[in-house]
Amino acid sequence: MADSDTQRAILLLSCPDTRGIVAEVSYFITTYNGNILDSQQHSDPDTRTFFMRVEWDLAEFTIPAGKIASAFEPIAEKYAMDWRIEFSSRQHRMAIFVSQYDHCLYDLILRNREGETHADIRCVIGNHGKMQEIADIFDIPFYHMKVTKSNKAEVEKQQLDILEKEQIDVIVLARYMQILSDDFVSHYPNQIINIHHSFLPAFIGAKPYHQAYQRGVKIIGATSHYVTADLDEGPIIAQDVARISHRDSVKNLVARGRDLEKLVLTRAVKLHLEHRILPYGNKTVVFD
Ligand SMILES: Nc1nc2c(c(=O)[nH]1)N[C@@H](CN(C=O)c1ccc(C(=O)N[C@@H](CCC(=O)O)C(=O)O)cc1)CN2
Repeated sequence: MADSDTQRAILLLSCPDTRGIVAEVSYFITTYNGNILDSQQHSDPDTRTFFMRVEWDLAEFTIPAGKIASAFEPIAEKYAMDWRIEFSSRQHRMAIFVSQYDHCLYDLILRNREGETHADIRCVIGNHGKMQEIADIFDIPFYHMKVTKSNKAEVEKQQLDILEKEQIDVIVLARYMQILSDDFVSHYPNQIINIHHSFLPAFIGAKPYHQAYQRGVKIIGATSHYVTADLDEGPIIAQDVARISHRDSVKNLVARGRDLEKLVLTRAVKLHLEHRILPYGNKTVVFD
């Protein structure tokens, strides 16, 4: 029986839907003595696209990790798959971007320290200096880079240099209040995770709680999504909501929203780190 320390392989694939894919993928794994621990699939009726995530224990797998992809290649070609293989032993290298709100930053760091998530948090980058003291508590390098309309391009270049130096492969915007340029985003496709403090697609852009209050809504929400050039319109990963009423002020909405934002962002980050998300177009298949 696999325990949490056993190295596991995760195969993620999408391809035109047809019969026999699950059987052939499972046969490939079991032929080489792999023990399948989790297997999920979805067939999208609109696009007739098949999606699959299968995870198996490598303890007695007879193909070395570095040669699994080449061994699987013929099956991938046969079904015209878009696919990748990940390993549980590879730890993500994470950068967290912040502005002036600390709740999501604290939550991400503490849950990672508790072992709820398993990332190597390499740095925090803030356009305000307020969060430096939090990064210092946890001995995480903090880069304060003030952003103005005139220096935004230069700051983004400096940010990209840091991300490259640190070999970052996942960026979390923990209430980071600067819109990233198309160029910046293009460097990290489906690798930048944002928490937007509304139930998208409602209230895109700045100050969604103020927008919700003015609209008189009875539910507020939080949405975590991959960041694209289109503000707050990237593939949605996770959402949650809370009921509110006419008795709630904007201040109440902000307070109620903080808990939602933390839970939704951590859920999305955990799903990403465990390779449970398959983006397609502007949607996602989430194998949770
Ligand atoms: N390219 C993208 N960048 C960012 C996204 C995104 O979806 N695509 N999400 C935002 C986060 N966000 C809402 O969740 C958001 C942040 C900031 C703004 C905004 O209008 N910012 C102003 C400056 C505000 C300030 O200086 O305090 C601006 O950039 O001109 C709207 C929505 C993160 N980035």
